[in-house]
This record gives sequence, C-alpha cells and structure tokens, in this order.
Amino acid sequence: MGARQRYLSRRNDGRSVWLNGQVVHDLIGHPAFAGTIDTIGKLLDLQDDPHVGPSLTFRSPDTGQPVNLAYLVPRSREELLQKQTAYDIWSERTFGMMSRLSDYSRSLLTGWYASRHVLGGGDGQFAEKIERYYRESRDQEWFSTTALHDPQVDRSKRSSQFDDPYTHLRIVRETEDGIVVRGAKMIATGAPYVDELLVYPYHRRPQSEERYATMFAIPAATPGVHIVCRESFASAEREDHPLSSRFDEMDAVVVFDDALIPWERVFIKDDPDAIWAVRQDPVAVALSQQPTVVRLLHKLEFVAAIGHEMAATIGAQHYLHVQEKLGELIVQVETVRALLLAAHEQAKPNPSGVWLPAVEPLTTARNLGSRFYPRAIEILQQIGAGGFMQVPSSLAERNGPLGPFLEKYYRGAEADADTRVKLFKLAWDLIGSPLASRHELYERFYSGDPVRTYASQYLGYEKQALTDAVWALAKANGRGEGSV
Ligand SMILES: Cc1cc2nc3c(=O)[nH]c(=O)nc-3n(C[C@H](O)[C@H](O)[C@H](O)COP(=O)(O)OP(=O)(O)OC[C@H]3O[C@@H](n4cnc5c(N)ncnc54)[C@H](O)[C@@H]3O)c2cc1C
Repeated sequence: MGARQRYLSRRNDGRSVWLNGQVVHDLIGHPAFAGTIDTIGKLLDLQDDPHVGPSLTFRSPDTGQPVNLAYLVPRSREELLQKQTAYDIWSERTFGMMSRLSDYSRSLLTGWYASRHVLGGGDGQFAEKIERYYRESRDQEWFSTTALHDPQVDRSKRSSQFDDPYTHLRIVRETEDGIVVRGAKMIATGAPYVDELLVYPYHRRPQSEERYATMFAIPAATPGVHIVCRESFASAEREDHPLSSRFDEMDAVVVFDDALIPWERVFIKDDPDAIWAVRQDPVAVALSQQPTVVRLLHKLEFVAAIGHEMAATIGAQHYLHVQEKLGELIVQVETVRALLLAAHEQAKPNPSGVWLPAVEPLTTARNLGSRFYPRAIEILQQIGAGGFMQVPSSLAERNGPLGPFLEKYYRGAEADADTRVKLFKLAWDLIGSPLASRHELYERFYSGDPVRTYASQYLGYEKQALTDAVWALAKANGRGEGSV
C-alpha cells in the first residue's frame, strides 16, 4: 500500500467531526474535505515517486522503511538542509497555502524526542513516553496538529476564575487507565483529517493552576472528543476557485467531553514549569520554525508572482507607483529568503550534537510575516482594483450566448479574455474569497498574538551586544576613548 492509501485508510475511523450541525461520516467524499484530502494524497504520492521520494524521506532506523524527513533528528548541516529541501517540495507544490501538512507538529515532536532526557515532570516518565510516541508517530507517519489555546470566552479571567471550572481544559478525575478531561481547545487547524491531536497550554500557567497544566496526545477519533468545524470555505469549482477547491485546511475547536486519555499518552501532568520548559525547548523551537518559514517564503513568492502577472496583464506595470509596490513584494520575498539562508548559515550543533538552525533569523521572519502578508494582500488589491470584479460569475459563461462580449471586454493588454479572467479569479481566491480572509487572519495570528510575539522577541534578545557601544560613546571622557 502506498503512502496515500495508508493515509486514506485511516480517515473514516469514526471520529466525531461536526459541520453544519451534523457529524461527517465520510470525510473523503464530503465536499468540504474532498479537495484538501486529494491535495494531501498527491503530496503523499510524491513520497512514493522514485525521483522525488528520496528528497522527502529517510530510512526509519526501526523499520528500514522510508519515513518523512520532518522526523529526522539532524546530526549534520547537510541533514538540516535535507529537511529544508523536503519542506520546500511540499510548500512549493501548495504555494505555501497549506500550513498543517504536519511538518510543524512533527518537528515539535522530533525536538521533544531529541531533548527528552532534559524535559518532563516529576514522575520521570517523559523520556520513555515521548520516545515511544515519537517512534510510533514516525513509523506510522501520523499526521498531527496542535490544539493549545483556551476558548476565547473571557480573556480577563484566569482558568480557575470561571464559575464552571471546566471552561478551559482540565482534569476531571484520574483512573487506573488514565486521566479524564473536560473543556475545549482552539484553534486546531486540520483537525478533521489528521491522525493525532497534540494538546497542552500555550501560555505559561501559574503554579496555582496546575490542574490546567497537562500535556498529552490522542487520536482524533478518541471517544468524547468532538471536532467542531468552522464554516467550510471549500469549493467544488476548480477553475473558478483554484485555491478554495484545493487548500481549505479547515479550522476547528476541539471539545473534550470527559475524554479518557490513557496514561501512556499523558506526557506531563499538573506541572506548569515542566510544560513551560517543553514550550521553550530550544531544539523543538528551532526545528519547528524551519518549516514555517520555508512555507512563508513560498507563499510570499506566490503573491509576488500574481502581483507581477496581474500588472502585466492589464498594462499597469509601466506606472512608477505600481513598480514601487511590486518592488515591495520582491523585498518581502528576498528578506525572508535571506533570513532563511542566515538561519542555515549560522546553524550549529547543540551540546548533544543535534544541528539547529539559528533561531533569531527564523523568529524575525515569522514576526515579519505577520505584517508582510496583510500588506502584500493590500498591494494586490491596489494593483487589481476593479479588475477583480470584471470577471463573469463562472468561467463556463465564456461558452454561453455572451461569449463574444466576454472575449472583447474581459481581455487584457496582451492576454485574451480566458487568460485574464483565469488569472483574476485566482487572484481573487487569494485576496477576496472567504478562504483568502482566513489566510490573512492566519498569517497575522497563527504563531501567536503578534503584539506578544514581537514583545517576546525583544525581551529574549541579547541586547548587550547592541548597548555596549552606546555606553562606551556616552561615557567617553573627551579624549576620544570609546569613539572614533
Ligand atoms: C486561522 C488560524 C489558525 C490557527 N491554527 C492554530 C492551530 O493549528 N493550533 C493552535 O494551537 N492554534 C492555532 N491558532 C491560534 C493562534 O495561535 C491564536 O489565534 C493566537 O495565538 C492568538 O490567540 P487568540 O486567538 O486566543 O487571541 P486572544 O488572546 O484572545 O487575543 C484577542 C485580542 O486581545 C488581546 N489580548 C488578549 N490577551 C492579552 C494579553 N494577556 N496581553 C495583551 N493582549 C492581549 C490580543 O492582543 C488581541 O488583540 C490559529 C489561529 C488562526 C486565526
């Protein structure tokens, strides 16, 4: 069985996925999921392709079978680059539009596995449990996603301050078999069609809230776990909506209705400090940021390419301000490319010999991404202007009675109507469709509230390297010491 078939065979496993008030029994055949699952299937086919597969996989030391490179613990600069190339291939094929191909969560898991002997709570079982889970996940090639945030009920309250103590996810009781949990987590992108959910709190908990500080992983089909989807933005019209028909990853809230989490899947229990150490683990942080920045780069390249083609199609590329805006898109692309390069150039092994990309350039790229992307979408709007509305409701209309009018009035400077309309429909799917709005929101928030991620970069930055020179100048004694 190939990688696609193995993945598909696990999809209709009785999980409780809710859409429009109903449980979706056949995910693969459902219009909200079929296009995205087909896209994932095509990416998995590449793993079995004799030419591309070796760039996406490495041999599992346990089974000898090829498994996804996101699971590789890199022991050299070359292996780090190998991983980056694998992320490149999937991101390029999906134009950076798919963020939950599991590269991110697989990299987190790989990082925790690499750091397993220095992480974990007082029970001392983290290393053993995470090792077993990592090996199983790697060899079964599980897809996974994270569900880390508390539901946005009242952000002024701590978890323990709600009248209902199970508003945020909390342990209800402990049994011989495991812990029983109740509450909800948001937002789990891709939850309907992944194998596994990784669950733990994103923000640091005080010691007084230890009952809310537990880390576990469970199959998406666990009894008592409900995956509650937002409205679907998927389309069945591939020509009219080339992105929405292929790349709606779906976002969901996960409701835990007294779900039993077996002990072997409870990695940390009631331990805010141990969870915070996991959140900050340098290996997991560095390895997981690599795929997200690779994906961002491909997405910005895609936006820049569409901007350039739109301007050329309507003959607007000659105007200085349009050139300036297109230049801004190129600056975005080249900035992120340079940061990725810098992260790789400055890569180093940690004391255990695990090679890590430099985190500062990756964090900078991720922070910039939350501002670059909304600006890039704004630029496309400014270039395309009313042209986004100068499209027929359906491409099929070119064959109808108004076909000759469309041919005449919907054409471009050097493009026939078919070409111009297809390009503008693609661009609209990127900037104006429901999926497009979701993507803008995603880029602003996916890696955390940008207000706090920028502040956190500032707080964690090694500032003395900057300030020493300032004080040397300010305190110079007039004889030229500390200055030129
Ligand atoms: C499309 C999309 C996909 C996502 N996918 C995932 C996923 O797969 N897995 C996952 O775990 N998460 C995911 N997220 C969640 C994402 O990480 C959060 O949205 C992000 O961290 C911001 O948190 P929040 O949405 O709870 O915003 P809130 O924290 O509720 O913030 C709302 C507003 O209040 C302000 N605010 C609230 N609290 C504070 C505070 N303490 N200090 C300062 N300002 C504050 C914020 O600045 C903001 O303006 C996704 C989000 C989006 C939009």
